[in-house]
Amino acid sequence: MVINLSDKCSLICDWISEIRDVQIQSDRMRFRRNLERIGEIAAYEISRTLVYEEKEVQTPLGIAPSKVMKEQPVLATILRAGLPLHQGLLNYFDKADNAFISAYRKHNLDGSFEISLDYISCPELENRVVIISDPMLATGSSLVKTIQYLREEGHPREIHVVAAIACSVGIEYVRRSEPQVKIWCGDIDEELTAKGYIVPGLGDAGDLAFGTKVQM
Ligand SMILES: O=P(O)(O)OC[C@H]1O[C@H](OP(=O)(O)OP(=O)(O)O)[C@H](O)[C@@H]1O
Ligand SMILES: O=c1cc[nH]c(=O)[nH]1
Ligand SMILES: [Mg+2]
Repeated sequence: MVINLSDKCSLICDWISEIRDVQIQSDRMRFRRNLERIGEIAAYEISRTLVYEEKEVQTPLGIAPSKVMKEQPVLATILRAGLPLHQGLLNYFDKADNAFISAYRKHNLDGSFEISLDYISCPELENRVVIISDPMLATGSSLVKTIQYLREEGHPREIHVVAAIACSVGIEYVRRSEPQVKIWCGDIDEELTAKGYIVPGLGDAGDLAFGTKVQM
């Protein structure tokens, strides 16, 4: 299942427009905060699909029948560009457990790249709802590698992916490899360059959020 959060106009369209805009995206704090806000909206939308249980709450004046989330999700993010989006999800799912995965593109001299999966910190995943955040879903290879790893570590019951901008090529790859996964994206672009950049996309999300990195 793929949900494009821009299909119905809302504030998220403004924020997607700002993170794409070359003038506005150079304000690093605003770029990170916009990703965070997109994460907050995605958290709210995902929360509408989760399981709730009844609870009686003592107020100063009586007992209020309430509904509360039955279980906490695991919020997983792909370093480093995923951090602001992850923070947005965590702002709303504030009691969640968290996982951090360093899946990044290791570039070869000929311009090709492989996904390197190094550092991983992960809670128990058995029968849990996992929400993976990464602002850019380009070829989908970082995501598929991450999901395969998480499935080896445990047996999550449900996996959601949150991306600010997803490319239809990458979406198809994820759907073919992991048909059960639900993809929530801020917008969908059609084109991918030979180097795996989304067009029109927004550029390099990690660099825009945290600064240019040297290739190791
Ligand atoms: O769908 P894919 O083709 O796998 O590409 C998407 C990945 O590329 C970016 O990370 P990058 O390797 O630039 O690392 P960074 O977060 O350190 O910038 C992005 O944040 C995704 O993780
Ligand atoms: O367009 C892209 C593709 C991958 N990673 C990015 O940051 N941007
Ligand atoms: Mg990057």
